[in-house]
Amino acid sequence: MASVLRQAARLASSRCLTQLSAASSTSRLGASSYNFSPSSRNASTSSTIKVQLDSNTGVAIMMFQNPPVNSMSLDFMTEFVIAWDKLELDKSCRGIILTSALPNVFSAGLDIMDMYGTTPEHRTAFWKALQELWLKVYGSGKIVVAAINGASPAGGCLMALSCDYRIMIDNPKYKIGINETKLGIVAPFWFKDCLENTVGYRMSEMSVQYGILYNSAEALKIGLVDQLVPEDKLISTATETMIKWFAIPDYARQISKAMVRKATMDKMLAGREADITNFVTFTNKDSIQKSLGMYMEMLKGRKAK
Ligand SMILES: CCCCC/C=C/C(=O)SCCNC(=O)CCNC(=O)[C@H](O)C(C)(C)COP(=O)(O)OP(=O)(O)OC[C@H]1O[C@@H](n2cnc3c(N)ncnc32)[C@H](O)[C@@H]1OP(=O)(O)O
Repeated sequence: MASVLRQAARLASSRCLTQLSAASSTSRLGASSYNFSPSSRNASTSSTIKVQLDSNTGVAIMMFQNPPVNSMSLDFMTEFVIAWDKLELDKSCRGIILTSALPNVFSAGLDIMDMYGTTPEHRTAFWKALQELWLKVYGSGKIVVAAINGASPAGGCLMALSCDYRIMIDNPKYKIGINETKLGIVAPFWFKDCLENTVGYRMSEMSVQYGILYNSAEALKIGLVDQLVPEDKLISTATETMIKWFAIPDYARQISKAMVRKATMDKMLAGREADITNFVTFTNKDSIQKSLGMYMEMLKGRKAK
């Protein structure tokens, strides 16, 4: 319990004191096309991460803008963490909405080109950056809502699973899931843990083995996402949801969040070094490099057709 309280105290240090006016904020931030309110300011310093922070409401919208598919490259994840740290320190920010600035894709997951044909040193830095990103988002004291506006496979799904609430566009063409086995690779234990914590043991057992990508209705049915909305209501619903969460006193919510997530975070932290070694050793294998290469060819070939 003492360590939960310590973790919560750390999380609480990031909370902000913004008082929220729900009525005014929903009317101002209800735009689907990122129609930002006058009190919203651009808080971006990065080319691939766009941040719009409304200091009246305390809601920040963090948009991924890494064309063509928001793949999570080393550069992207480094920029993500810099932008994230800035928001964590900003007392006027109470909650963060994660979404994509690109059409049809939330995130294509890890950048395969960072794993394929790269040096062990590069892959070590790449995996460390992913661990860092996950620890920040999953362990955040802020309220984090995923506004999933397109495909969200593998690492993209992990990003969504690390949030407190997931809202997805109601469209069967958008798929989400932990599909790594379909690529001939294996998701690490903490991807699986996040999935299991969300959809339960049996569903994750099936899901990770088959590498299932669920369409939006299926994702809602198994609890992988919490809510479906029409495309033009995505950001307004995410903002309204955030405002409902703001009604809960931060300190109590943060202690509760830390308590629920502690075991998963501690497990990852304890296995962090081994997890890096596993990843680098695994991706050194000729068979895995071959699988990654074939998958990239398949993606490019599909496009050519
Ligand atoms: C080894 C242990 C690691 C375990 C953990 C691994 C986690 C991961 O996240 S692995 C990555 C898993 N990701 C996927 O399986 C998604 C693959 N991509 C897609 O399914 C689709 O691209 C899409 C649904 C996300 C978008 O489809 P669409 O809009 O039709 O775009 P294209 O397929 O034409 O792709 C455009 C462009 O982007 C390249 N690309 C796509 N995904 C990735 C990626 N994850 N990494 C790097 N590059 C990617 C694709 O090859 C195209 O490139 P160009 O042909 O050069 O334009």
